Amino acid sequence: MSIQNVSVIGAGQMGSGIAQVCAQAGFQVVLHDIEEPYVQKGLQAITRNLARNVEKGRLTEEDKTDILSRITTTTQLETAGQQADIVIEAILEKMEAKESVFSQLDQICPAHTILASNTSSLPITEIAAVTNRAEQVIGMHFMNPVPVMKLVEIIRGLATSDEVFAQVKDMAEQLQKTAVEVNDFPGFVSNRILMPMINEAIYTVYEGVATPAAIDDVMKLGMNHPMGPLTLADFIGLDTCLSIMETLYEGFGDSKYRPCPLLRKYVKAGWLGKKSGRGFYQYT
Ligand SMILES: CC(=O)CC(=O)SCCNC(=O)CCNC(=O)[C@H](O)C(C)(C)COP(=O)(O)OP(=O)(O)OC[C@H]1O[C@@H](n2cnc3c(N)ncnc32)[C@H](O)[C@@H]1OP(=O)(O)O
Ligand SMILES: NC(=O)C1=CN([C@@H]2O[C@H](COP(=O)(O)OP(=O)(O)OC[C@H]3O[C@@H](n4cnc5c(N)ncnc54)[C@H](OP(=O)(O)O)[C@@H]3O)[C@@H](O)[C@H]2O)C=CC1
Repeated sequence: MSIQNVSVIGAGQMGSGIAQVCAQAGFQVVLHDIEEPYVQKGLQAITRNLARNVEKGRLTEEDKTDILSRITTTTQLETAGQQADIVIEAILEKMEAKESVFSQLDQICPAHTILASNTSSLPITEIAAVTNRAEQVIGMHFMNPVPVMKLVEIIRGLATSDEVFAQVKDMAEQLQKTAVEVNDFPGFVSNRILMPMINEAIYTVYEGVATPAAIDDVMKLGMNHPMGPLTLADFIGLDTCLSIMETLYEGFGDSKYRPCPLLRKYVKAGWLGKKSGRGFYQYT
């Protein structure tokens, strides 16, 4: 069965980006969030991105209208799930929240629907276990910003079928992305490698070795990273960074993954990075 109808759960920075690239590739998209203002914020981000592409001459005004006409929004999970060939979940990085959404979707969605998670680190096998369709549950991990980054990490759960893997890989290619297959281990490949570097950069601030700006300059100018690790942490969201480090710490039981106390302090203070206006830097 070919994928035509895509539902995206969570209209934050990742969900809105995923909805945009799906609609650009010709899929019919339903974008869901728990409250109307969040859905509208996601839709506004998509509209802004498309308008920038029109300004740059990459899309016509007509293309933009067509793409937006393929996206509908809802705050009802039933409406999002009922007609979907695939659901891509992009809500906050907390296992309890994801399990609740997946068990509801399992009841709502037609039997053929694939349930994918954009989780950055949580075990796909564990998410799949709350459904009665573990062979149709898979990790589809996009990178931020979704419209720009080429990679989709595809994570097989223990029971994910070859057919579902092939369908999701094919879909990622239709989105003009490169799919890389990885196994289901905490943090997969991307965040097992990236997040300890970010956590170490936070320890470097915590221990007073250098200022955030100095650390970022070292990594940008010295290692040619496009963003320094602390700018990147703010960009990802410090709540998400902490959740990922906790998954690595608990999942491997190894002290080398312990989250830096300064990261915990910032998250407790509500300093979540760019999305809350303050993290290692201030955003106006
Ligand atoms: C946590 C996880 O689970 C996994 C992750 O996603 S980890 C994060 C992975 N992402 C990264 O590492 C990103 C690192 N940063 C970068 O690659 C670059 O800084 C960047 C692409 C974000 C911005 O690039 P830049 O050259 O510094 O800035 P800028 O010139 O403004 O942008 C480059 C292009 O990206 C586009 N862009 C930038 N931010 C964007 C956004 N949020 N949404 C859509 N498009 C965006 C710009 O429009 C611009 O497009 P064109 O070149 O087509 O005109
Ligand atoms: N940030 C990043 O760089 C990356 C993140 N990811 C992963 O993507 C997921 C989303 O991250 P991101 O977009 O950054 O987070 P955001 O905080 O930007 O967005 C999450 C959205 O989901 C909404 N939400 C929360 N609970 C529910 C629910 N039960 N049903 C529907 N919507 C809900 C939130 O609403 P509210 O604000 O009301 O809580 C918010 O609008 C996480 O799993 C994260 O690990 C993956 C790759 C990169």
